[in-house]
Amino acid sequence: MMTSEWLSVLPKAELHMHIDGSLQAERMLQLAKKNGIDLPYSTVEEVEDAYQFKDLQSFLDLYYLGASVLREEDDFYHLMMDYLLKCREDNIVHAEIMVEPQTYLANGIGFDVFMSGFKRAIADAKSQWGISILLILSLLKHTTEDECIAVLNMADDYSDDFVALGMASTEIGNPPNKFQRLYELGKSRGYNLQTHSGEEGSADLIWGSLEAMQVKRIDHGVRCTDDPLLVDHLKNHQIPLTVCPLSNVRLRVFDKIEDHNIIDLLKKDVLVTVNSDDPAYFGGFLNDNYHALIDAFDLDKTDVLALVKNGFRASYLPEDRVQVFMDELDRAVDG
Ligand SMILES: Nc1ncnc2[nH]cnc12
Ligand SMILES: [Zn+2]
Repeated sequence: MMTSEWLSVLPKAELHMHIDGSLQAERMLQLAKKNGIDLPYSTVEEVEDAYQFKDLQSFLDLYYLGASVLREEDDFYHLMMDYLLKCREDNIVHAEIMVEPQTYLANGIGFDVFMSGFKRAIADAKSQWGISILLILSLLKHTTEDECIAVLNMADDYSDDFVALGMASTEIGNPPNKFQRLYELGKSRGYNLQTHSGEEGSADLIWGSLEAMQVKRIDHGVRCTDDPLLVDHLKNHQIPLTVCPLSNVRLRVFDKIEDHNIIDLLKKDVLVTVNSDDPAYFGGFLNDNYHALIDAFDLDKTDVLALVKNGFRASYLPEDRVQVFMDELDRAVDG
């Protein structure tokens, strides 16, 4: 039987985590009080009771409400530091974290405020225990392409801080061709390109994301199994899917973890990775997602190791840095 200690010893990467999705109930209530923001809950239990979602949209409504408590530089520092401390606990040595400026800009908070809070926390974590962090500029599909382009332009002052351009939020009703120009601009700026796709939406939307948005990495993508030709394409081109098992169950993409298709995809040599998405909302950080899969599918160490290795292979790290982490992983397994 595989122990929690064995999983903890493995250095891991996390590639799909929205920083606002790591806002834990206690921190949310503390910041709401400090900043004078009215929330419909006053205890941790009330917050957690509210987290019963019937679909993606019912979650997004609470997710944006939660993020509205973030106002000052220090708030962003604490949000990031809380997550980085969880990384240390879960032995995440490399994380690619989604930042969604539009959520903050809507509350009148500028890039200078949230970016300096985030960067200060990352610098502290790097100097205190050492961790590798990349940030992803994540724009929101429910907004217009012009709004997204305006934010892409604002991010020019921070282009060294963002490794990729991505999109999240409501995919149904906001198809890939809506954002073709945005992605052409993102590509010309030198960003890696990714997007949420095929979470609730059909395999057609994944094809559209690959073609109209020219993305090289897909967040979720689990609906690909509706189209065997698409699964072949993802496998042949080794296009990574950043999969979030507990999220998919909580947002009713799958009824239960045993119905999840990540292990089928792994066995078909699709480059699938394990991630937490919005860990504070979905009842688990990265190791909890691995444990849920281990229990449901009775995974052995070889399967788990394959998933962990995929996390580094699918990252935006340069090849030599990936190799350093692979060597570290091999030493952890042997030791
Ligand atoms: N799972 C998810 N799907 C789409 N947008 C999101 N924003 C945060 N989490 C998300
Ligand atoms: Zn997501």
